[in-house]
Amino acid sequence: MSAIDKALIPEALFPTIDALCATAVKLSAVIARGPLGQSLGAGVGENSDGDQQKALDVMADEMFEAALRPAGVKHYASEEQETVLVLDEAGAYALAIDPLDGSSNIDVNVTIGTIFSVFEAEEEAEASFLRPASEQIAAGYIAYGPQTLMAVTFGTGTHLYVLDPETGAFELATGQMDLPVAAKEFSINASNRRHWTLPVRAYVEECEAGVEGAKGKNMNFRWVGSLVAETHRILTRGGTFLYPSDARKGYEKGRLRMVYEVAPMAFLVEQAGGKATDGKTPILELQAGALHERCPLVFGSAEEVDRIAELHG
Ligand SMILES: O=P(O)(O)OC[C@H]1O[C@](O)(COP(=O)(O)O)[C@@H](O)[C@@H]1O
Ligand SMILES: [Mg+2]
Ligand SMILES: [Mg+2]
Repeated sequence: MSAIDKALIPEALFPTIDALCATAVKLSAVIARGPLGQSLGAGVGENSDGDQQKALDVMADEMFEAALRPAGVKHYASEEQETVLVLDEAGAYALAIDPLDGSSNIDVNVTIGTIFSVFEAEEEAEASFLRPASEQIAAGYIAYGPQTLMAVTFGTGTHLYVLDPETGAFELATGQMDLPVAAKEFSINASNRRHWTLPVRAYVEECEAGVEGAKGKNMNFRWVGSLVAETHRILTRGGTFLYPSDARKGYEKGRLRMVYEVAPMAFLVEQAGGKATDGKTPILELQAGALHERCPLVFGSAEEVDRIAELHG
């Protein structure tokens, strides 16, 4: 039995998407057991980027790698692996993955996720991923929250599937997600305020000024600490998200990784009618110079992203 309704999925990509969804069904069951199972949030090492790896980061990576091996994937690039793995020389696709996003939320029962991006595979492993984000042929995230769900794009809109506990499969819920043009909420890690650049500071001050300020409307603030949860909220009811570069050492390009966080979210957001930039340039025009390279990310409602770009001059 398939793990996802075939509707809207290009035939050639179906085995890959089905393998991702079958793994998400299993992962969702592990996550749902939480503290009844093994400790998912325990530290087990460091990844190539120096981030602490938790047990669930490693488990999720192993599960996706194993499931994707017989599913048409030639090159596999993961947040948890230093280099690109060759899964199947004959595979047509290159798949980049953040197997478990939002890992600081694992132990506190707050939404976490998986993010993926798909390209046609090139001959050489890294070349499959170090190319313009506009060359992605699919991208998506799976959110493990009150519902387990997947937002996915194949370049013709962003579609929403929900894991139906009754059928055990992802069922199509919304054929075309529509990100509102105007926003009432903004998201940024405000604890970094003292490190921000002037344009970021100016934007946040405009939001905080509310109805008395230039915006002429009140804005609410949200910060979950899970990019997947934040993106899902914004795709659903609008808003803006910023993880900009700041003055901290190591944050010259923000925190999020281009290949398996920034590029796929940008593709999903643009296909839903929103915008995604590094502050100035559309993310889809950019490309990573190294597999784990970071990239500042600003996305959300078109009006707000345009205003942020204006402030960046
Ligand atoms: O620690 P901060 O500044 O709140 O950063 C939160 C961001 O870091 C991330 O957790 C990074 O992802 P990982 O959990 O995959 O490393 C994003 O999901 C989130 O947007
Ligand atoms: Mg992540
Ligand atoms: Mg991760």
